[in-house]
Amino acid sequence: MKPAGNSVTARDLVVEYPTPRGTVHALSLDRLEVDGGESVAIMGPSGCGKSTLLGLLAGLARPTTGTVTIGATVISSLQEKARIRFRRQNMGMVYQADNLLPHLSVEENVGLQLGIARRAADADGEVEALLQRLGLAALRTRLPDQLSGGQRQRVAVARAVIHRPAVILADEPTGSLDPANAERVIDTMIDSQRAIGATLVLVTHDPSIARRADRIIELERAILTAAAPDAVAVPDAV
Ligand SMILES: Nc1ncnc2c1ncn2[C@@H]1O[C@H](COP(=O)(O)OP(=O)(O)OP(=O)(O)O)[C@@H](O)[C@H]1O
Repeated sequence: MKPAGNSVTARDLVVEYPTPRGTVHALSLDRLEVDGGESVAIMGPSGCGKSTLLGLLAGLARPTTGTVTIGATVISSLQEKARIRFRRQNMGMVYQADNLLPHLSVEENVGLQLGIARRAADADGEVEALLQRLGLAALRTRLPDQLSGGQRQRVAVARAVIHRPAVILADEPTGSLDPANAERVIDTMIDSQRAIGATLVLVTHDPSIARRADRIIELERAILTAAAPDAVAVPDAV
């Protein structure tokens, strides 16, 4: 299924940070195109700009130059308030750390996301149904510190998809898990992505996780600092 409205496109992206030692070129990327409903894994050496790219796709930051478009919305042109609103309603994010709120139960952590996305009608029913589907219902009243690392990360996936986002962005979601738990988390993520027809962009260092996506994109090192002029920038990463 390729629903309209949730394609991810980036063009001519450059991210630079001024630092006391000179300008850091964090990312240089000519073109990225992900179809609506597609899953893509982004791989590449440490420091090549994978997290920076994900932050731009999420609308957490704007590029120094270039554009990011989600569906029909050029999010890189939105002012901060509009970007935050767009992100809350349309994006689901998963990080290496689960970032669950420690004083809230599993169902409260997941339910909170619905409220934030302002789609709170029948929140309890929606949360319950999702936890059932993901095999997490028995854990719904537990606090995060009463869960294993793998369980916490599956709850983080539930929280990322409960509001049926157009796009799921995941930054090393299995990075702190053993292979068996990593497998369960990626299963949960890809099952959920397909169930809601979302687009998935996943950053990982793990080839076996990357292979679960429809397509793998290798991002090459694109860093050039004034302090290290011998470092070579390699654009045209995709
Ligand atoms: N706020 C910042 N100020 C200066 N440099 C930054 C900033 N944020 C990131 N960088 C630099 O930009 C480059 C890209 O960082 P990024 O975190 O995107 O890489 P990555 O590919 O995700 O790395 P890793 O695989 O190690 O997580 C790095 O060299 C990093 O040091």
